[in-house]
Amino acid sequence: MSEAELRAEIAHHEHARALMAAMRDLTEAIHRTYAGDFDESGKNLGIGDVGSDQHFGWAMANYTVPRLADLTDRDIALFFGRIWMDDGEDFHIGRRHIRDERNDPMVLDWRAPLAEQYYRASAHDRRDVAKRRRFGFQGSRITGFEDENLLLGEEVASDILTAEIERPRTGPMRDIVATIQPDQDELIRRDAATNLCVQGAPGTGKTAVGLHRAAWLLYNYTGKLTKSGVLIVGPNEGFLSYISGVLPTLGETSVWQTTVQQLTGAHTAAATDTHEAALLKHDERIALVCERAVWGHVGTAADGGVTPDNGLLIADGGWRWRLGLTYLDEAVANARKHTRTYTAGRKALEDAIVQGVRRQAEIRSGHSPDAKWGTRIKRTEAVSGFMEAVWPKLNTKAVMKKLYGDQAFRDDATRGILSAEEAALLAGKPARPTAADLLISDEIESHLKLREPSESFGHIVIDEAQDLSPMQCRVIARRSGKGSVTVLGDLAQGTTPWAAASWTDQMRHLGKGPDSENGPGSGSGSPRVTVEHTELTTGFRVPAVIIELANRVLPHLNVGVAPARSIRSDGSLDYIAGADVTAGVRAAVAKALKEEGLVGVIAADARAEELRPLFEGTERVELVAASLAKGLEFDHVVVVEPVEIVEAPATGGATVEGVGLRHLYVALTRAVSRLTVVHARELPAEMREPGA
Ligand SMILES: Nc1ncnc2c1ncn2[C@@H]1O[C@H](COP(=O)(O)OP(=O)(O)OP(=O)(O)O)[C@@H](O)[C@H]1O
Repeated sequence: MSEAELRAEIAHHEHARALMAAMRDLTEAIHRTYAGDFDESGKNLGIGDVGSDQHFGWAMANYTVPRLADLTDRDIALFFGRIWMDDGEDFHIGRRHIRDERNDPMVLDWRAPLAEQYYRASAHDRRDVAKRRRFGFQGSRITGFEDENLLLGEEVASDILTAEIERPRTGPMRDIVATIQPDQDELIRRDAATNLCVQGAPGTGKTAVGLHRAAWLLYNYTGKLTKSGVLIVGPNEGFLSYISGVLPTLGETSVWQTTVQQLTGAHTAAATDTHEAALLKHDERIALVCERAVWGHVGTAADGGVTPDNGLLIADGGWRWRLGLTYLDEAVANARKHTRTYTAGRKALEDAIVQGVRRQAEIRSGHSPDAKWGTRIKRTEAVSGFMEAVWPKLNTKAVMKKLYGDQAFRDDATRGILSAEEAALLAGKPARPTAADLLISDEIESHLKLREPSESFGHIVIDEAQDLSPMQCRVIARRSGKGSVTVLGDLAQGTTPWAAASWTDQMRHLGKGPDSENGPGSGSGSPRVTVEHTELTTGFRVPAVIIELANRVLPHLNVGVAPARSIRSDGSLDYIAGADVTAGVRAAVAKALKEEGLVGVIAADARAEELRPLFEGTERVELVAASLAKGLEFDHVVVVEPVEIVEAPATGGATVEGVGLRHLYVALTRAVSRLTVVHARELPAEMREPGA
């Protein structure tokens, strides 16, 4: 690396920063001039209440506010790489497009098609790239670079990549745009229609891939996806706050990040289920029960008192109309066949009745009665009585109340689907719903009416998807519709009582199975959904010496997934054994604090509570219950009494076969650099070296 070249690169960076500052000044000036007319309190947003200036101001604010956020100088280098092409052109690759005074690109956005070459080119497959340069930076300062002359067949083991992977973690998750690896890039840049399912060992970058894919999709499918929206679904609020900064640093502030509990309002549920009731309510058979609980209300014309002899007699002023049993039965059958929801079906049946009467009226009077007449016919005693008996009006609350409170109704809805003992677990008062009750009411609601298009997303990224129950998957599927999904997870880290055993099943629950159609309204003959399944095994977080320990546990988890291979040869693993666990933990933390970065102490849930006061107020130390450690990472991890983690009951106090060992596997794979295992009791057999 020559000093002159480095100075030139620093000057290029300063120039780019100055141009970005100018772009920001210009946007600010536009904002002050026009958007100032719009009352930012939002009071003036109602269409019709505002003058044209305010409308224009509102439109401008919609443009300038996100753009100003995007142009914020974030104390991070604006580019991180450069490529020279065979045809002599060269490009700096960075976080956003920046053009110079002549409108030529100074920095190319990492999401632009050309940037793909930066990430994927290799000496074996150059993709027209002659040379690649990676920059080292500290904050917004370019500190150096390393070159790879691909024309000469050079393949450099990148110190910059190594430093980035090994850097101490000081807080929430950061983006990886500067060091995205080729196999990650391939997943990030799959087209918007592709449904991806990524099984990946711990630390293989699944979360990073999901977040960068969301940003890439929004950039490359702006029109379509800005309108329909991109949603990230994570396992819990702690995880969401851990990842919350990544998309904004990538310039995306419009992505909604949520948990499946928040989607149904279950995060505020006050009541709790017994373990058995929760298991049942998350089971996919409950979807069939919900379907029957709603559609079972639909009867036959005979249920409406119609006989072959009398038909349905409708009094209309001086007229008397009669609809026959066959016509009405056919109308009921057609309404069921051609409508997607119960409410739409009810309307279709009412309309068919009016249509039947209208035809008779037209024949008799020679002209067609108006819409008001139609409404009157619907309101006649005969028609409304018939409708109430054959296709009664329903709402979600009423169906829930009957399913939970009316044993005869529940028996009908569950017969042949649940055993009598299982059905009895549903008995209760849905007025104080548990989290699982809200899954059921969401399912019931879906039979009653279609979701608003605004509640559906163009793309959904689902992280830690192995932990979702079939009923939770269905909640997400209903918000996906015709959209595509990126599903990320690790079957070996499944710790809920309903964790997935197979990705094919999980994709089916998510509405992307081999028999799923391409969402509502796709019609028959539309292409079937396809899913690309892939597996990541290169670990970026956990050093080899630690992953080797976790990989001893893996075969005992009874999931057929490939173990992680770490690209890191640094890191350390040690053990503190002794009768006093608390003293061992203190010693381990004191030693860990001598190094840079965060320290995570992970213990069985009860033990974590006991240890919490020890480190209250201690900076850089976090105490984490083993059941909540998923998705997180720390420079130094102290795993406390592994055997307790294995034995600990799952949520709700119930023992779920094998869950403790999976919690241990998760705990052992949270360390970025160092792991200390503190124990008084013997280590679990699964952790010991084979043959030891
Ligand atoms: N290409 C990369 N360059 C630098 N760091 C990376 C890269 N890929 C992943 N990482 C880092 O590795 C760590 C693990 O990544 P991530 O959390 O996305 O993995 P994961 O597969 O979701 O893990 P887990 O299943 O354990 O939750 C993170 O700190 C992430 O920033």
